[in-house]
Amino acid sequence: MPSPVKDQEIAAEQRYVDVAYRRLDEMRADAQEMLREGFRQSLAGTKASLVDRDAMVHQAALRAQALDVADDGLVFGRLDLTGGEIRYVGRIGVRTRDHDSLVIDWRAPAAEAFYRATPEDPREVIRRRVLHSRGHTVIDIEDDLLDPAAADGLTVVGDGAFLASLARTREGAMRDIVATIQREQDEVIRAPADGSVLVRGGPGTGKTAVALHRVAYLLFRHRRRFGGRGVMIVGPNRRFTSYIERVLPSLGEESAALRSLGELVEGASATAHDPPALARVKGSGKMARVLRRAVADHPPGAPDELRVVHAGVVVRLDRGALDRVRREMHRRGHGAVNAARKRAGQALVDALWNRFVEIGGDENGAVKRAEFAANVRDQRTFEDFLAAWWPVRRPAEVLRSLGDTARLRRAAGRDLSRDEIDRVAGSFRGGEVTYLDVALLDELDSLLGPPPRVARAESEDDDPYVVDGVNVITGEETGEWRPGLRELSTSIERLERSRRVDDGVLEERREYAHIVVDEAQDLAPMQWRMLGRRGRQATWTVVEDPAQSAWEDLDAARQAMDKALGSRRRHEYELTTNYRNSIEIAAVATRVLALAVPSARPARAVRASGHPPVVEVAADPLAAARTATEKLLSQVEGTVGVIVPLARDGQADLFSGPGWGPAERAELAAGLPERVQVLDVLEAKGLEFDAAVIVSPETVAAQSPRGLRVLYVAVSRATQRLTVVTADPDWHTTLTG
Ligand SMILES: Nc1ncnc2c1ncn2[C@@H]1O[C@H](COP(=O)(O)OP(=O)(O)OP(=O)(O)O)[C@@H](O)[C@H]1O
Repeated sequence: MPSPVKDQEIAAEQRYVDVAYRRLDEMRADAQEMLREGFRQSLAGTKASLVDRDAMVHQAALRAQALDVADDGLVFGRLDLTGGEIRYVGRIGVRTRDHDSLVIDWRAPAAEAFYRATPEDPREVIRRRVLHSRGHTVIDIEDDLLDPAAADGLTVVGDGAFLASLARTREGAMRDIVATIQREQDEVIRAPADGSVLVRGGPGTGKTAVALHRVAYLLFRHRRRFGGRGVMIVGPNRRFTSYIERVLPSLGEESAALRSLGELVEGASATAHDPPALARVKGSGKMARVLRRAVADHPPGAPDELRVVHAGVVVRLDRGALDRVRREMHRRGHGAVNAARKRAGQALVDALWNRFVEIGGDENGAVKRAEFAANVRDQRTFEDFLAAWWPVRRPAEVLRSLGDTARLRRAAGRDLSRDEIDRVAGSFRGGEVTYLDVALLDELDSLLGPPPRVARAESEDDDPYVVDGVNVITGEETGEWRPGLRELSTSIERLERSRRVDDGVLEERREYAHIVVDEAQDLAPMQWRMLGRRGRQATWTVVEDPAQSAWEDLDAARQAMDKALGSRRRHEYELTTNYRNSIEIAAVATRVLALAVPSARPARAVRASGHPPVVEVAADPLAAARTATEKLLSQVEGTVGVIVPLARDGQADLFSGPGWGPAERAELAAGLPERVQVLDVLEAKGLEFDAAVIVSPETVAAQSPRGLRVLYVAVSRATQRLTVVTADPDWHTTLTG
């Protein structure tokens, strides 16, 4: 219903918003001018100006970027406070040339009341107004009256547009929620920065959204501490990271590193999950001991005998003697196997000397030990032997070598059973790198350490601190500067380049000031160890839903998490409202939850769609899924997820029906538009679709000991419509009640 009062209010807000946009344009012009000034200074070419230029260019570029991002929906809130003060809240802070506030940044303390005020605790807010805009145009407003007694003369308009905004069509990527952050979410976002934050909540309660907004908040309030790539966000897989990757840039933050658990190690990229039974072994903490023993073992192809000649005497160390030297080396040195070759050489010389004395080579005490050592070291055979006996080892090569069952058995000690050894060794012989392999590679990397440094000739290209012939730290001139030859590059870029290791591979920065872990309930102990190494001094934001965990031994994972997070203060929160699922879909998810985790409390869904989920019983699940997908495509405008069981490699005898490998998935997707995604239950973690088809819940539930929890993840992905296709009539009853 058009309402003249509301139209007048919208027109008034539009006038204010127009003023803010005019000022934003001026601020952008200023930022561009600053950039130009940075370039001009670079032409002046004095030493001091180079440093100034770097700082100026960097700041101006960041500023220009933030101002651009804020352009869409710049102002989204207004507070009318007791005492007559009016505050506008928006994506960034905007001030007039005289420094009067036009818009307050949503992350600033003065904006907190916008998210926290309630009728019970109004915090001096009489009226809270949400402005809905498209581009620069205000299209709707929505008011909340928090203190009716003080509302004299204030107009109040609104028709529940907030709930409607939650039902918007999904475009396949997550969006920011700055305009509609809820109080319990805001408490997490603005939690103190002094410790770690642990957030629990059911599906769709905004855990991911909140974690990302917390990053934006921390970078805004504590840029010095967390800025400069000091924040890493870790998600379960690449599909998930690409789903959330637009949120931070839309908040003006490009500086956090976003990684999936499969790509934390340089040079390795996971493409597969281990089957559940194997994952339990490969992810468990005992693998740390196994790998420690593996790197201490005789490397494949290493020689079994060392012979040197001194003063006409042949001195020999056999395999037993060599193994003793190796064991002693590993007993003493930790975390730097590759760097220890020199010390290993020393230990061998010592052992050779002892042997020399033992066999009577030094009959009359005339041979000097130092002479002996120098002579042995000079012998080419010794250097060749050392290189082969203590080779520089790479994590991937060590892991592959454990595909040899006998070798893995030696490393396993009593930690793995015979059957586990066979299966784990088999997995290392397979071609694909799995998510857990990445954690094992990282463990190996930390045991092996970098190869010994090769001395390199110093040149400007190698020194990140040298910009155009001047060391930006010391001011020292290191060479001739030829202006114009080199394009503008900042010392930030030079520092990036400094992360090169000797073989020319860009090395990932290993330590962060803050680490965000999403879907943390699924992390295995070995993965926590991998993350812990990247955040030894870090504070953390960890979000999880234990009821969605596919991991069997949650206690062991918990201990590994505690170790990674360290002894810092912890702030714990729970999110209780489900913003994703319609009430109808949430009811189905709640039924699965009651089976999976009877003691769990479901989150409260708030939005009815009027579309009850459909459960179809069909003998041919593939054909039925295809038909259901086509139907959903005609019912929703946005994304449709078709969620199938895990591929059934090696379990052919356990389940009847299709194997859900690449062939079946391709058949399901053939000829359908891009807004349809076919994915397995593990890939579906954390994602969201307008509509979802869940295929064969009976298979998903039976595929692993935690199958029901995995099914719970699957049925909680859709916002509007859900269809379940099953061959088992009992599941119809289970899901529909
Ligand atoms: N305050 C809010 N306003 C508008 N939308 C919201 C709000 N909070 C969450 N949402 C939306 O609800 C959906 C679910 O959020 P999110 O994916 O963060 O939940 P989650 O708790 O991480 O879910 P899961 O455990 O299933 O991964 C997203 O589309 C998100 O944008």
